[in-house]
Amino acid sequence: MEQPPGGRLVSSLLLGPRGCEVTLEREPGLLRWRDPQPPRRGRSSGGENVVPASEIIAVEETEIDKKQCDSGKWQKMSKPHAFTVHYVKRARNHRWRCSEITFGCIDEQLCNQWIQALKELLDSQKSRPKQLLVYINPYGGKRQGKRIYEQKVAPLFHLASISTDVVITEHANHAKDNLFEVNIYKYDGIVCVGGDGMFSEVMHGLIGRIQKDSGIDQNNPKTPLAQCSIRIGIIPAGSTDCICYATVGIVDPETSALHIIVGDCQPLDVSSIHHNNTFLKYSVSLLGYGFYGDILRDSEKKRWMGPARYDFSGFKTFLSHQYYEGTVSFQPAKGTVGSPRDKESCRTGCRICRQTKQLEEQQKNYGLEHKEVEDEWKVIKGKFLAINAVNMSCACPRSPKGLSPAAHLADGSADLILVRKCSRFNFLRYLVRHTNQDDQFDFPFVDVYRVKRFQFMSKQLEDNESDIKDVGKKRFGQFCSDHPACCCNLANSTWNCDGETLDSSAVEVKVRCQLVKLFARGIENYKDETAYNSSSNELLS
Ligand SMILES: CCCCCCCCCCCCC/C=C/[C@@H](O)[C@H](CO)NC(=O)CCCCCCCCCCCCCCC
Ligand SMILES: Nc1ncnc2c1ncn2[C@@H]1O[C@H](COP(=O)(O)OP(=O)(O)OP(=O)(O)O)[C@@H](O)[C@H]1O
Ligand SMILES: [Ca+2]
Repeated sequence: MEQPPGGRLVSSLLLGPRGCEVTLEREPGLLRWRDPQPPRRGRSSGGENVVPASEIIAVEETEIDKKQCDSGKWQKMSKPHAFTVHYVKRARNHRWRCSEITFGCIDEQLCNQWIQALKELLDSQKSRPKQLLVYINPYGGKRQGKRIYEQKVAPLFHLASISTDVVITEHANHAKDNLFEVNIYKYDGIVCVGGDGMFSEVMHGLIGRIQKDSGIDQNNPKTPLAQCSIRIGIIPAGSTDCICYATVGIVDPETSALHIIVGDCQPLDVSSIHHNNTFLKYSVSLLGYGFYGDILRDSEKKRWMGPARYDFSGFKTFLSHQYYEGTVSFQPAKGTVGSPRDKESCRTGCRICRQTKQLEEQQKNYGLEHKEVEDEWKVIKGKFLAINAVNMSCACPRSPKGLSPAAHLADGSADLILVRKCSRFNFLRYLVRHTNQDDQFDFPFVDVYRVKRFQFMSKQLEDNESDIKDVGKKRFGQFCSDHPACCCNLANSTWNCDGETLDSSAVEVKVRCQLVKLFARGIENYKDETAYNSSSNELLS
């Protein structure tokens, strides 16, 4: 064994029946070994494995069974000692798996030295959570939340020595209310097991609690909000799971559990939604009026169908082809670097998110953060099939590129997509493009803007407000106010806010840059998407 002052530990250890050189570099923290392969003609030597310390899950002493002892170099040892390293291994499509490797040592002292060195390295990983508060929605998605947590997640948390307090929710808003009562500050993170709705509930609880403790009134739309440093982890067990998919790249409970264990951190923009100086809700994924609002309203009655309710209600809503009249006003996002028509999407360590945040901080330093109040508003009146505001791509298994493929997780802006009244056939063409490589914004009836703030008011409400004194007109609220006897469509839709319905159709929305943080890192860029390098976990920096 060699241990120079630089902090490198190099030993010849046993891997299966063969010897292999194993290196631990304390700085920058890398475990390396080369696969020993039986010397066969025409075969090159085994590949090198490199595991960064940040991706080691646990290390433990291992009992060697009799069968192993009787083979290869183990036979030469009087009393074999071994240790096992559990680490993250990347598989296809952004999937992470917990892999393990067992190294045999010539004596107990060497074995202990390796275990101690690896444990010290693990202890130096300061961003890892030690204590988590877990909320499980047993009724989300296919009602598998409890089983998924117990079978796939809890064993990994145990392996990583993470202690947990687990709450199985008994009713809607249980988690949200609970977050106002417990001592949240003793936890390094809050985990929700469920879908987007469950995440939304936990996020509302956490943001609300932090504002309450900071003395901030959420009803005031102008007040800056206090950021939440306690991270949220999502174990996907819902119907759409778009927040998980768009921040990790796959809906897979084991992958998400590993992102929590390694202590990943992905900031996330949150939109606050107000009406008449009353706080309504926060949104992180889709805030949709018209098509997605109607799908949600119809699908809520069919929760018993599970995730299939969205396809059923989607088909029904598509056939109804309802359009809505109203006015959308918005402030284009000036300070951001990207555009919704970019070809490049938001990935781990995204340059655009980073630069935009830097810009925002510079503005704060110059006292210019309120300058946006003076920025121009663009006003669009029209008949819309759908008005969608997304803070992230909204990629999900149904649509792997999402509603706005180039939207950013943490750039302080949202993409506002306006789908005007068009034929059923054209609307279908638009929808189908969410599932293939074609550009869904390349239609004359679709407009997309990157915005910091926007407002919407339905024509019905506008008419009611302007004719507030005309009691007669108010009674015909559901119909065209100009021609009460005609069949002009003035019905209201509802807003779909991350899978929950909003009570008001008129909204004022403001994006809050990086208000919350997730245990995620955004979607990773493999060097080669199809042939990722599984042995050395290679990624694009
Ligand atoms: C022909 C195929 C077209 C497929 C078009 C697929 C577009 C899918 C886009 C999904 C975007 C999801 C955005 C995320 C929203 C979440 O915050 C929210 C809470 O989980 N989920 C939903 O509201 C749940 C929303 C669920 C939406 C399902 C939409 C299904 C549309 C089906 C239209 C069928 C037309 C067929 C005509 C022959
Ligand atoms: N014990 C419970 N009983 C009934 N409803 C609950 C319970 N716990 C949580 N909820 C509510 O269930 C709603 C939906 O849950 P969840 O998001 O987990 O599943 P989903 O709607 O099937 O998935 P998605 O949101 O991804 O479409 C949440 O808004 C949450 O408030
Ligand atoms: Ca954003």
